[in-house]
Amino acid sequence: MERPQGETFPQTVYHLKTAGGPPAVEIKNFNLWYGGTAQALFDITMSIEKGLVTALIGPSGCGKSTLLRCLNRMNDLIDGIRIEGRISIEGSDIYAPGADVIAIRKRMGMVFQKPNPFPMSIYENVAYPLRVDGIRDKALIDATVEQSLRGAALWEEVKDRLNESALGLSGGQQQRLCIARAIAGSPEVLLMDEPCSALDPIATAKIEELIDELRGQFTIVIVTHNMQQAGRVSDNTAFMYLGRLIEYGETATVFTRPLAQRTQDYITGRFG
Ligand SMILES: Nc1ncnc2c1ncn2[C@@H]1O[C@H](COP(=O)(O)OP(=O)(O)OP(=O)(O)O)[C@@H](O)[C@H]1O
Repeated sequence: MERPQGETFPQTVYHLKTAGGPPAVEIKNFNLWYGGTAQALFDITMSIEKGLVTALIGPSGCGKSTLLRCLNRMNDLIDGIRIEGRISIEGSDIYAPGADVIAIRKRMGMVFQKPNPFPMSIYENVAYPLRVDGIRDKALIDATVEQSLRGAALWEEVKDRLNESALGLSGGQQQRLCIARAIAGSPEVLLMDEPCSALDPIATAKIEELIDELRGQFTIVIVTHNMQQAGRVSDNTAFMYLGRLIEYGETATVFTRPLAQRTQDYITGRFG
């Protein structure tokens, strides 16, 4: 990552809204390198509050997606990656030797930029995490599919066509289906990487409403380019710049009275 000459990085400024209990995720002194020398994350320390929505914002290439992908060890799939530091979910270190990566990914549901329904029916998409778990009980699967589709605000639109291909849904419906599939696996945390970037404004508004409805039931971490969206949906916002966590605090404060000069410069459009 390029670092402008002479640039210095003061300590992260914190002013979090806390949820009261222990955090869902704790990240401590976390560093990541792609391929030996290209450091993408620098000494990130932050806690993600349980049941709240946390937004990761910052200019392109600042490490938002990299950090998000560390939370379910998706970066493990990239050759030559090296990490230092610790990430724990509900107290257990997900990078500890012998940690069960499949179990970790189940605890951290993921929704990607582009909706990625499987080429199967609407019903089977949502039933998928249960089938992978070896669940055969039809009544239980039916109930979970309905509950998850209701949870993702899609049930009314698809209840009469559950056996039709998911690929026939609109982009916004497909994204809500992917959220239903993620919910059906009963994750503790939902990770969303720019979930609205491929959607039109109406579909985007529906996903934002949905995030609001899911608040409290799940801990949500959302990467977004869209500052208005971060302002609308999140409780806490983490502003990242060149792989550093510059400011992490209550969203309303980050957007109206940020405590770090660099955050101020970014939200007022001085760079980005
Ligand atoms: N697979 C990879 N291999 C090597 N370098 C990578 C890889 N993925 C990301 N990077 C680098 O890591 C840095 C952070 O990238 P990342 O995608 O996490 O940023 P971002 O803030 O999510 O950007 P954007 O908003 O553009 O998606 C960038 O310099 C990027 O080039």
